[in-house]
Amino acid sequence: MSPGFDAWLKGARPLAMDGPRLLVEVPDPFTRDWVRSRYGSALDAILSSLTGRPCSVQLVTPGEVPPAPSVGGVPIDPPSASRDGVRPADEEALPAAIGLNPRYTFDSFVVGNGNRFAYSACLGVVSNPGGPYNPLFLYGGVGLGKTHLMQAVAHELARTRPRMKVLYVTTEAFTNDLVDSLQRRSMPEFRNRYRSLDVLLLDDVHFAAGKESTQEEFFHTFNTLYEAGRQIVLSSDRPPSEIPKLEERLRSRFAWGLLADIQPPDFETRLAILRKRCEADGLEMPDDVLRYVAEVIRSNIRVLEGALRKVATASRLAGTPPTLDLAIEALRDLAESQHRAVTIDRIQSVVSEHFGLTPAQLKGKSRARELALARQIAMFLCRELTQASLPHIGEQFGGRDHSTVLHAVDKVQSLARRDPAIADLLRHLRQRLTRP
Ligand SMILES: Nc1ncnc2c1ncn2[C@@H]1O[C@H](COP(=O)(O)OP(=O)(O)OP(=O)(O)O)[C@@H](O)[C@H]1O
Repeated sequence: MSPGFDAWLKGARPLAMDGPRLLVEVPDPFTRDWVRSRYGSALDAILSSLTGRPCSVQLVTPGEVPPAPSVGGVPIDPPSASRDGVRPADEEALPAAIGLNPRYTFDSFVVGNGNRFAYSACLGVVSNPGGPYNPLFLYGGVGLGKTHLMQAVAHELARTRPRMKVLYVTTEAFTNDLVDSLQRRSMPEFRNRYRSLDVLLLDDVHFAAGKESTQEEFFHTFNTLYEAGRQIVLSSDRPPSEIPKLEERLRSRFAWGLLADIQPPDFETRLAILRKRCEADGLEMPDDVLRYVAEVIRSNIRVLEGALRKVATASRLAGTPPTLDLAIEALRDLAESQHRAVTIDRIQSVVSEHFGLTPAQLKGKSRARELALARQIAMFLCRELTQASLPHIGEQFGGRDHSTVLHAVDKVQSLARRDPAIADLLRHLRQRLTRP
């Protein structure tokens, strides 16, 4: 283990062994999340090898009530005493899957232009499960909050409708459970587990692409639940029409209810997310540092949060308060890689190719409608995906004024909100530009 490991665990205090879990207290939420993300699996592995059975380390902060051990994505309640009131589908063991993250609630979710529609759709599901938004299909780029929203639905239903059988599960865990059940010849139990739910939240359905038995089994699960008026929530990194190797019958069913996309957050939303994280983790960060982080990381909230942690860690290790200079230094590599990843030239070439134009036309004077739209979309993507300033972007588009770029950004943003075709086009172009 690295010296960092010792430093982070210096203030840790074992509290109790609770079945297969060792409860360990750490000083604050920031340390808890950092240690959990960095060393969680290593700690579990060490504990398991010491005890000779599968065990896990549960990190808690002073006064925090440790969550009930979870399997299959829902807290398991003892048969008689329900903690959250959510029960697994039956008393059978559910598949080993990720548990609900206690942090993924509606309260901790920052609503902005890019995710407002998806957020409202999720609230709609909570207030009327099995209602008009069935199935609800959430889609959007990596790290934009799909899992967070789905788990927020599960948490909220657990709180408000404790008798409902709610299950959040990733498509990978569903597939593993299926394979396992086939091998153990326990398909009736498997089917009962999923088909008796009130609400099934299935994350990352694009994972089912090309997996025939997963699709077959899910098709029947879907039909049973849907016909019984049970709620299904699905998520994917793309809309159903773009998931490759997906059976037509599933593709069409996925689009029966409501499709809600999540767009990358704008600057204000990124800043609000950072402020909220600081508040939750008890971090003190000056405003110029937060603004800098929000400016550097533009299109993936997981990376945005990682950048914040990086600055906090750098300041902690240096023993100095987090200043703008420290943040610039700590994020130098990240800023460079973001900067390198997408250039104005590349955006111009991808967008012009998409519209059947040349980059010279994008930079030219013509105001023909199609051309103007392509130009505005290119400017919007330059603003979103590069660090370039408005005047610099204007400069690169035939010497236009910064206010022209600002107008383009606002216009494309509002078009994307009103017109799903534009939102889809942006997503498609973003994916082309940011895919490694
Ligand atoms: N609007 C938001 N407000 C606060 N935190 C957010 C928001 N959106 C995302 N996050 C945070 O960003 C991180 C990534 O979110 P999440 O895992 O839900 O993304 P995802 O879209 O499911 O990603 P993937 O495509 O990798 O599955 C999480 O820590 C989540 O809490």
